[in-house]
Amino acid sequence: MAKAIRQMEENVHLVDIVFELVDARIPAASRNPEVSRISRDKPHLIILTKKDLADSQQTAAWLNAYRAQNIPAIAIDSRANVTPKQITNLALKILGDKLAAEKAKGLKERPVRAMTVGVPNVGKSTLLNHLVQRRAAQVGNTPGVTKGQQWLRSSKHLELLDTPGILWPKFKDQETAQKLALTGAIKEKLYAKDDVALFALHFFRQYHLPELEQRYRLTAADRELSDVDLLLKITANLGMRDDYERASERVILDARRQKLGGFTLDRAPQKEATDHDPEKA
Ligand SMILES: Nc1nc2c(ncn2[C@@H]2O[C@H](COP(=O)(O)OP(=O)(O)OP(=O)(O)O)[C@@H](O)[C@H]2O)c(=O)[nH]1
Repeated sequence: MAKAIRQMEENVHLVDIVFELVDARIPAASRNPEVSRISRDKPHLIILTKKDLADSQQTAAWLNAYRAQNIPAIAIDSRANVTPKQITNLALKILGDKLAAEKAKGLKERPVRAMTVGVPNVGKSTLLNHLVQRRAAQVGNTPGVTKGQQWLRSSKHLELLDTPGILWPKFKDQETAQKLALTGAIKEKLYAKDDVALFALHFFRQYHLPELEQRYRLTAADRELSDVDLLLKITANLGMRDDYERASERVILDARRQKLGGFTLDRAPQKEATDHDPEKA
């Protein structure tokens, strides 16, 4: 991780814009404070990835919140709906003044250079492969597949610097770590599955109770149980006797595979909480 951060620090001056990929299910927890620190002088485009796995109402609310703060942002399903033109045009729009100034000085037209950053497994390689329209970056369903940095050419308008996923050395708090673990940004051996499953159950009880009850054949009476007792009940209902570790793993995988519905762990800021709401102006 230290090497990845150093590489980013060394190269940030080479780019015009930072494409900051954040997981649409955890738009707050997957924003890396190190990335903000290193690239604070550069324009940013926030790209919410995996929107197909998130709660669509929450994603819309997050996009509204970014808009209200004049932060350029877009939500994508990297596997389906990304067109290189869409992202390129956004980058060109964000950098419009800078490019116009260069043109006015008589400088030759050149591609925009973008650095893509994000936590492990957020979908950087998948997006990059779309943007360059070939399999240039390695994709894998485990965190840490991308190892080094590489420049990729999307078109004559856009060049991209791929970077390995960066997690930060100390998580802000335990909850951030649970969110990153549940969505797959942290290597499996680094977290306790039962802790993450309990965190998931607590969340799904609050926001997706019908899906949870249906998936694990729970009844209204089970609503009174503590989270720990609920996990034990689910373990029994899954026919796993008292193997709550295995049941925990199942809950985590079910959540990731959308068996409990699209979900967003970080709730979007409430509309009234945003100071510069253009709709009110
Ligand atoms: N459902 C869904 N899956 C996605 C999306 N984007 C990427 N994935 C999947 O997420 C997993 C990780 O994607 P990668 O592109 O390898 O992620 P990465 O950020 O390059 O990962 P590192 O190499 O760890 O930095 C893969 O299984 C992808 O197929 C998306 O928008 N929706």
